[in-house]
Amino acid sequence: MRTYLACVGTRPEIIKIAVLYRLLREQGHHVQLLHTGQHEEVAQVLYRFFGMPPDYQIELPRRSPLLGNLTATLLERIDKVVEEADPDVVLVQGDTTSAFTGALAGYYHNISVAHIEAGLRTGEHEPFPEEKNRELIGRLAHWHFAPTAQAQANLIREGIEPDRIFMVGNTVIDAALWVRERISQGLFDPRLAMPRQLRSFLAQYSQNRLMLVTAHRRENWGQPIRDIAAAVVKLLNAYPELVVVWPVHPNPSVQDDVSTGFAGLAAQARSRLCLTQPLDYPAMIALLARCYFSLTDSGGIQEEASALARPVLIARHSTERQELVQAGGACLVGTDTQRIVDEAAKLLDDEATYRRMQLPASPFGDGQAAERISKVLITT
Ligand SMILES: CC(=O)N[C@@H]1[C@@H](OP(=O)(O)OP(=O)(O)OC[C@H]2O[C@@H](n3ccc(=O)[nH]c3=O)[C@H](O)[C@@H]2O)O[C@H](CO)[C@@H](O)[C@@H]1O
Repeated sequence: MRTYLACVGTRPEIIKIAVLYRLLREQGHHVQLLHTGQHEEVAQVLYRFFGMPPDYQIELPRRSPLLGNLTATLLERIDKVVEEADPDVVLVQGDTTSAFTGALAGYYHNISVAHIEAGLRTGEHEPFPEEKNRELIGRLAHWHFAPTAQAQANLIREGIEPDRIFMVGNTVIDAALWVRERISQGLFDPRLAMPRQLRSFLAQYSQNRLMLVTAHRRENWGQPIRDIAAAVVKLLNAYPELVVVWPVHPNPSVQDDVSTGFAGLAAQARSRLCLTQPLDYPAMIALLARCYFSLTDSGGIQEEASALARPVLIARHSTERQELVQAGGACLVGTDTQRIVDEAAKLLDDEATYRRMQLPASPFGDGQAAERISKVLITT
């Protein structure tokens, strides 16, 4: 039986590794968890929620704006953990600096690396530095777990041996469905995971159509986020029954942009806007299930929304998730205020357009990705 070290540190990585981690352990495998410390504020709550206490934790020094510092520090510290844990396999997910340095440390120790969510590409400079991280992990990994046929094709085009690539779906769908099932079984009440202000907002506006907004990507910091906020202002003014919930990312630059964007909003419209702190995962899934549609630059939210049949307006100029746009479940609207308003208006005004964007099944998977990954890891 192989031993595993899962190396994760950001919110989406933790969510996207959780079901696989639990499954491998349930099957009796020795799986250790390394928390790299990248998203310290939200990580510990997620580890508790999914029942996955880290075996190793890196405490990153105070945030440095230089990516070179982060990369060097993580590589040095992850390398020590890999040496001590001495696993047979290093598991990494996605495209963060934690994932890249985890893969590199595994490679340095001659340990096979499994890359979950392999093969996503925009083919552009953005997202920076994630696009390059993904490519580099592609050069280092032994197993490449691609979520879709397009991701698989991207890897083949880059010369990865086809028999090392496995199309399994995205593990984020496993996580979202796992949470939704537990909510419906009454195993926990997502309202308890919501800030009080959000709970009373949802109770007050229980019959209204709700737009869920998030924006955090580096390329959207500054004017683009202010433009997204301007679109929300216009929509609140134009649709007196529309309500908006925006969990604001903790990054200070994002917080400033959001509050500047809503500075002049009139009181009546302001009362239908709930700016809230980042939500715990079950609260986020419950809110996605409750919303009418979502406007977001988040990759994970696009994927989850598609599994919950919620249309998505993608507030980015390029996407590595073309599958959703091609299937008709999302529209790439960028961050231009008027474009966002126009596309949102189509969803709000035209029932047929709205129904067309509610997909019967997600192009990102069926909730069985972790099961497929574990089979490959055990048998090949
Ligand atoms: C360039 C790019 O697209 N890269 C992506 C990026 O991930 P992202 O854009 O999906 O990141 P976020 O939006 O931060 O996280 C999303 C998750 O967080 C949950 N959530 C969100 C707000 C909240 O208030 N409470 C929550 O619980 C939400 O439901 C979802 O599950 O990096 C990942 C790691 O490498 C990659 O995999 C992924 O390709």
